[in-house]
Amino acid sequence: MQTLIINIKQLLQVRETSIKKVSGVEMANLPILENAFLVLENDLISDFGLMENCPKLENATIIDATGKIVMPSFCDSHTHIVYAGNRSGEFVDRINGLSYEEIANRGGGILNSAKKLNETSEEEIYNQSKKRLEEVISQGTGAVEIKSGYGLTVEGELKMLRVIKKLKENYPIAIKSTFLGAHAFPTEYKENHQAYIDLIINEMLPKIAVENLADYIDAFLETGYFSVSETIQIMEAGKKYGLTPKIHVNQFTAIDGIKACVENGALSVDHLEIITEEDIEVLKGSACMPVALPSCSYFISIPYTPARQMLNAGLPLALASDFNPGTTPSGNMHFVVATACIKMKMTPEEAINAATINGAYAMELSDSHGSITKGKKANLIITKPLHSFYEIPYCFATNLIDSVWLDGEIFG
Ligand SMILES: N=CN[C@@H](CCC(=O)O)C(=O)O
Ligand SMILES: [Zn+2]
Repeated sequence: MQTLIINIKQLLQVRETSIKKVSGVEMANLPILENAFLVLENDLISDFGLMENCPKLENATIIDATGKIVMPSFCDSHTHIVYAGNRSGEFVDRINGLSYEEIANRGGGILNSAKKLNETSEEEIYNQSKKRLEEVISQGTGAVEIKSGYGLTVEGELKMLRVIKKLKENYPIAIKSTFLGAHAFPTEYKENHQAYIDLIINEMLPKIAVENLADYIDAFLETGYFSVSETIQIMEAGKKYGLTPKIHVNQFTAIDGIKACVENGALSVDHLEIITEEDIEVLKGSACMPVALPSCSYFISIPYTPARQMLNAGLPLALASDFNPGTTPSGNMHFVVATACIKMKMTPEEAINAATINGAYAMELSDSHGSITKGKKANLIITKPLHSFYEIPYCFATNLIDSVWLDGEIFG
């Protein structure tokens, strides 16, 4: 099957040769073709160029994109889409003055979601989660990472990971699965952290490996959650099963966690709302992708990841949604890009690089996703008519999407 998209006003993120990621000043460069065509061959991008060189393809389906912008789908490298119920009650508690920490200390937060998840059947969790996955696809996401971490029991964690596996099987979107058993300590292990860590290492990980349920391992490295040494144990254990670390770190406090993540070969470090000069030094020259989650900062009113400071230091940066029931009940990557521009002072070029090619890198998908490159997946967003792509972050709350494409076909 061949599709020819013609008269594209702006074709964004055009890369002749595949790149892995962009860093520092390179992030200000978003390669664009004005008045372009794009050819899709089955599930892949096969050609692109200026309209003056547009080929005549007798058998192709023609899509006229006059006035519209075409870009690669968003690559959302950090979500918790699989969960049960919601935490709208805690949302109102926060409006009434409680902090995220105070709610967690009262047994709310992650433990609240864990209780709901363990009381809900696998089928029901799948049905709730697939609606969220369909929603983010319709909002332009074309590759996504999904974490466990609301089970916190052997059965609960396996249940979540099996739901992720089923989503992988049933949807034409690239999904990476991350085991986050180390998301919080269940109440019964509050005074005996090592026993829970042993449960993760000796019972959860071997079972996950047998069923091949995870690509990565994660932990919530944070004051009051997993300490640096506890997270090191988790990372080392995961690596024995081939699971590369992708770690929640520096959300509320900086406790030298980033150094441990880099030393343990983490693919990404995520959150980074609080970051020190030393942390930035450690990231320089490493292969670890820093990931910012601005919708989380927005929703729970915490600082934004200091993008400018990090880009000025030459670091790359990816943007992801953090879709979860507690701190970010949204997976809308358009809002993420807009918020990065408005609140983190990223330029539209930087934000789109961060939400496409760098997001792909943080899921080891840059060879197949994240740019308009021949041979990459035909996963695209076609916008409604716009004057320029600057309107993508500018119109932060307007649905600008005309159609989304996965594997060369319109989704939905
Ligand atoms: N911070 C840790 N984990 C999630 C929130 C989890 C929750 O509150 O349910 C996050 O990335 O923000
Ligand atoms: Zn998260």
